[in-house]
Amino acid sequence: MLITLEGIDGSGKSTLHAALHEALADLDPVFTREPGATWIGDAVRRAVAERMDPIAEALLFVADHAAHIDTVIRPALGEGRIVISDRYSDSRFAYQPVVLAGLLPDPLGWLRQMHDGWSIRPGRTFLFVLPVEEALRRIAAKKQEYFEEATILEAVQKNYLDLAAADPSRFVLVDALLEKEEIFGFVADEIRRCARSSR
Ligand SMILES: Nc1ncnc2c1ncn2[C@@H]1O[C@H](COP(=O)(O)OP(=O)(O)O)[C@@H](O)[C@H]1O
Ligand SMILES: Cc1cn([C@H]2C[C@H](O)[C@@H](COP(=O)(O)OP(=O)(O)O)O2)c(=O)[nH]c1=O
Repeated sequence: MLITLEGIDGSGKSTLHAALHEALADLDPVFTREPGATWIGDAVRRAVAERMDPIAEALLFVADHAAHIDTVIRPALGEGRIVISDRYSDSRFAYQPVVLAGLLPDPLGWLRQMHDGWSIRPGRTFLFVLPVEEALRRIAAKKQEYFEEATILEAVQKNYLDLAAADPSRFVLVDALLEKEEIFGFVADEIRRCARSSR
């Protein structure tokens, strides 16, 4: 079973991902992330840091995804493991249309088509939602990517909410303003429920 964690920068995904190691240790999940599960992730980070052409950047994110599926996700799912990925394809569908706007007639359609036929659909996606100002406050000390700017993150979060509204049986919305412990408990319980029902 494939579980993904999504949300704007600073929404608490990595903090939860780390906490789940302990909370779900008995299920022995595979913890992974995008970008960066393979060396292509280094190329992606360089492209983002250098603000490379948005089409080149999008293609690198997709290349990283393909390598991630091939080397980590498909083998783990084949062994019957639970896979928990910090970011996955919905990050592309939420972020890249914002930077590709005006460069292509239909950025989301283009991105979706690129994933069609080979990408693996997550069983559950936890979407962390919070006001953009709070997310920016949380990451103020370690601002890294050019995406971490209010107008971009507002548009990204709107795209995420549209994706969730279109696929309510997969998405679970998480109030990212809650206390960390409350979020950890809720998501861990939900993953256990999914694991039981997929057996
Ligand atoms: N529920 C929460 N309440 C308050 N602060 C949080 C919460 N979750 C995470 N944080 C803090 O917010 C910052 C960003 O969290 P992080 O997990 O790195 O976000 P992301 O991986 O989504 O970018 C970190 O300093 C983290 O300790
Ligand atoms: C996976 C992915 C990430 N991104 C962006 C989101 C982040 O700003 C940046 C790096 O991801 P990441 O290091 O996971 O950011 P954070 O931990 O701050 O949430 O890349 C995309 O634009 N498209 C993608 O497909």
